[in-house]
Order: sequence, then C-alpha cells, then structure tokens
Amino acid sequence: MSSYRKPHPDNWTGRKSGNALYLHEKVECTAIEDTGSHPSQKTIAILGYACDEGVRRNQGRIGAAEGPDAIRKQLGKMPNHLSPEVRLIDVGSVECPDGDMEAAQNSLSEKIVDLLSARTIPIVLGGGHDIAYGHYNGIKKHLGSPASIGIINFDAHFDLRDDENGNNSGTPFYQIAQNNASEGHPLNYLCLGIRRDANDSQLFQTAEKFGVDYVESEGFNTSSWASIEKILRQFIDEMDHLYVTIDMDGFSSAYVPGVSAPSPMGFSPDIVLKCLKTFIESGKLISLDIAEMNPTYDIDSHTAKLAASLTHYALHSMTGK
Ligand SMILES: N=CN[C@@H](CCC(=O)O)C(=O)O
Ligand SMILES: [Mn+2]
Ligand SMILES: [Mn+2]
Repeated sequence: MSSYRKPHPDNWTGRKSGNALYLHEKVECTAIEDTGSHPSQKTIAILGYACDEGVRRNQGRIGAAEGPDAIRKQLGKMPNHLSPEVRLIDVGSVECPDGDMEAAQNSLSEKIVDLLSARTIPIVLGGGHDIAYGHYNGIKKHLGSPASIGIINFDAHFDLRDDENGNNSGTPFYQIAQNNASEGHPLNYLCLGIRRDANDSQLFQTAEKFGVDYVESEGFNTSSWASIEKILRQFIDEMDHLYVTIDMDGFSSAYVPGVSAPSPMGFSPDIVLKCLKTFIESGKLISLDIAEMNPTYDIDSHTAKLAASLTHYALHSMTGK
C-alpha cells in the first residue's frame, strides 16, 4: 500500500518580504483533490515521490525518500520571479511506507493523470529513479498512447536492467520498453551523460536492442554543444511530447555528493541547463522530474540546492520568465 501525504507549510520557509519576493511566499499548499482546473492561469504543481524502496532493492544506499522535502526547503528560500498570474502549488507527496514500490508508482501515475487533466505542469521531486515508471505511465494514460512521448533522461546510467529479479530503481526504462513493445510501440528514449564505467556491456546491448539514443559522459559538455544540439533537435522533431527526468547522480559528485551512487566523472550543471532550455523552448515538455536526491549523503545541502536551482530554472522558463 502507498500513502499520500498532504503538502506541509513547514517545508516552505525563508526571508519574509510580505510581497512575494520569495517562493515560500508564492507557493500554495493545496491537496491534489482541491487543485481544480484553472485553464486561464498557468499552474506549476510540485509533487513529491518520497520513496527509496527501489534504491534499496537495487542494492543502493537509502535516504532518497527524504529528497522531496529537502528540495522544497531549498526552493522556498529562492527568489520568486514568476508573474503574479502564474500559480505555483505544492500538492504533497506519494509515500511508500511498507516497501510496496509498485503501489507508490501506481499512485504516482494516478496523481500525474489528475495534474495533467487539471492542465497543470507537474514537477515531481524524488525519490529513487523508479519514479520514472510511475511518472511515464501517468503521462501515457493521460495522452492515451505512448506513440508520441519522448523520454529524455539526464543520467550516468541507462536504468535498463531487466526485471527478472523484480522491479527497482535500475529497471524503469526496461519496464517501459517491455510494456510499449507489447502494445506495438517503440521505446522513444534519449539518455544524456552515460558513463562507460557505470554501465556493463549487457546494458549497452539492451540500449542497442531498444534503439536508445545516447550521449556518453565524455562528450556531454558545452564544448560539444554543436553535436549535442543536433541530436536533441532530431529527437525533439520526432516527438509530440517530451518527458524529462533528471537523475542527480549523473552530475559530478563535485556538485552532487547527496546521491546513492556518486559519479566523480559526471557532468556539469551548465550543459544540463543548455539542454533543458532547448527542451522547454520546443514547447513540447509535458512533465519533469528530479530523481535520486539523497539528503543522508549531502554536504552543506549542495545537492538539494542544485536540485532546487534546476526546479527554479524549469518553473520560471516554463512560464515565460
Ligand atoms: N538508479 C540507479 N541505477 C544504477 C545504480 C548504480 C549503482 O548502484 O552503482 C544502476 O542500476 O545501474
Ligand atoms: Mn537513474
Ligand atoms: Mn543514475
């Protein structure tokens, strides 16, 4: 069984301006069932996926269940540059109290359907990368078909492990590929930042088999922008909708110590921002998540702050600021 925790105002504190200069003063804590539909207003909905059961099953270091609140706490202190007519709502978190990750993923997918039906733009904060399976299923259910959904994953890892031994944080894109294949659809999957020293040859073969597009870590930097941009544009052109998932462990651990599987040779924030800008400007981004933030291993909140900065960037640029 999974559970749903309503949003908590204690996660949203900071300097007080009395004039909505900070995001904690802008955000509305709203239970998901009270979200309503405000078609005339752009609304960004923050939802948590407070689950690290997939990480535990994948032999990783737990702690990511505390990720969503750690990110909220940093985000709330940041300046608000949103237009007054844009809404920012916190709709609480899906939890996984008894290790039933599948129930948490189902619950996440239902909440994504609700949020997309209410015409909000969801930003989901994790939690292990099993977030991607629930998140994608919600988008797919909302749209009615996986045909036109492109998945973009910023990650050191493919997360294409087969699920013979069960589902976990390393299997989400394999599960999606299997489901899509059984319905006669391909896996439309672009992975940015893949590390050769973090994915075995079987994973590269699986990527080959499913026709996955990927950019390896060595070439995932701003100096290689011309060739990266070409890959991005080709992928964007072939898709109607983009689902972006950012696994924090893809960043170099110099930026991001607070993850289960740190990447000393990982990528830098500047290339991720450049790519994100391209995806957002395409007008096709339907939903976004940030995965694998683990406060247990964070240092001076660097990881939570970077995750919050990415969220800050996304929510402003998706609403025209
Ligand atoms: N979601 C993370 N998946 C990685 C974890 C790698 C590790 O624990 O070192 C994977 O299974 O490949
Ligand atoms: Mn991952
Ligand atoms: Mn990863």
